[in-house]
Amino acid sequence: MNSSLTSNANAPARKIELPLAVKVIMIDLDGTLLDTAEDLALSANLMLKDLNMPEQSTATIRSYIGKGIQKLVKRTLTGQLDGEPDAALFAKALPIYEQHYANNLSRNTRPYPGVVEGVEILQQAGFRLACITNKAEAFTLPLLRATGLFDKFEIILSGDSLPKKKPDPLPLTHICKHFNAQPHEALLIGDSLNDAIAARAAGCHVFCVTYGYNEGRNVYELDCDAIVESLVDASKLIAKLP
Ligand SMILES: O=C(O)COP(=O)(O)O
Ligand SMILES: [Mg+2]
Repeated sequence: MNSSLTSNANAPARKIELPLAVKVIMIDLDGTLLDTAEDLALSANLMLKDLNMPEQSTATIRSYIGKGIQKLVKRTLTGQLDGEPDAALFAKALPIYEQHYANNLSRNTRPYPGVVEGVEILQQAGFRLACITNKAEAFTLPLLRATGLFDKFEIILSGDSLPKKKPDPLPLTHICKHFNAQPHEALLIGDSLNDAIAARAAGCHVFCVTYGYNEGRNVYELDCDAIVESLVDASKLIAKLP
C-alpha cells in the first residue's frame, strides 16, 4: 500500500510504507477527537446577540474553527476568514465569547464515532499518546475530562501552552523531544490544513480524518499520508516501533 490511499490529486505524490511504523501518536481535538462545532457556534451566536449583531449559521461558524478562539471571534465579527475587526469591538467581544463558551462547553460536544475505541486501541498497543490542539487550555482540559479522554494522553498541548501553535511545527517538535523521538517516528492525526502544514514542517507523518472541519475546505486537498474515516481505521494503518 502507499499514499495513493489518500486519493489526493492536489498533493505531491508521497509514498509511505503501511503499516506506518511510529512510536508517538499526536491527536488533534476539534474536528478529530471531539465534535465541538455546535457549542462553538452556539457561543458565537450568544456573543453576537449580546453585541446586537446578526446571528450566523452553524455551518458558517464551523468553517471558522481551526486557528483558535481569538481567530474564531475575529472571523465571527467580520464574516471573513482573514478579517480584522475594530480593536475596541474585539476587546469587548472576546471575554463575552469566552464566558458563553465556558458556560456551554460540553452541552452538545461529543467524541466522534470510533474515538474512544480508537484511542483505547492505540493506548493498549503501547504508543505514546499526545493531544495537540489550538484550543485554549482553559477549554481543552475540562472538555477532555468531561469526555473521559484526559487520562489517555501523557501530554496535552493547547493553543496557549507554547509561544506558537499549529500550523507552526513547534508543538509537534516539543512533543517529539518530550518523548525522545525523531520526527519521522511520530504521527499527527488531525482534520485540517493546520495539522497537515505543521506536520510537514516538523517532519512528522500526518493522517487526516474525513469528518472534521478543515476551515470549510475539502479534506482531500490536504497533503497528508492517509485519509481515514475514524481513529479505529487509523489504528489499522499503524505499527508500533520498538
Ligand atoms: O481551536 C481551534 O480553532 C481548533 O482546534 P484544533 O487544533 O483542536 O482543531
Ligand atoms: Mg482540528
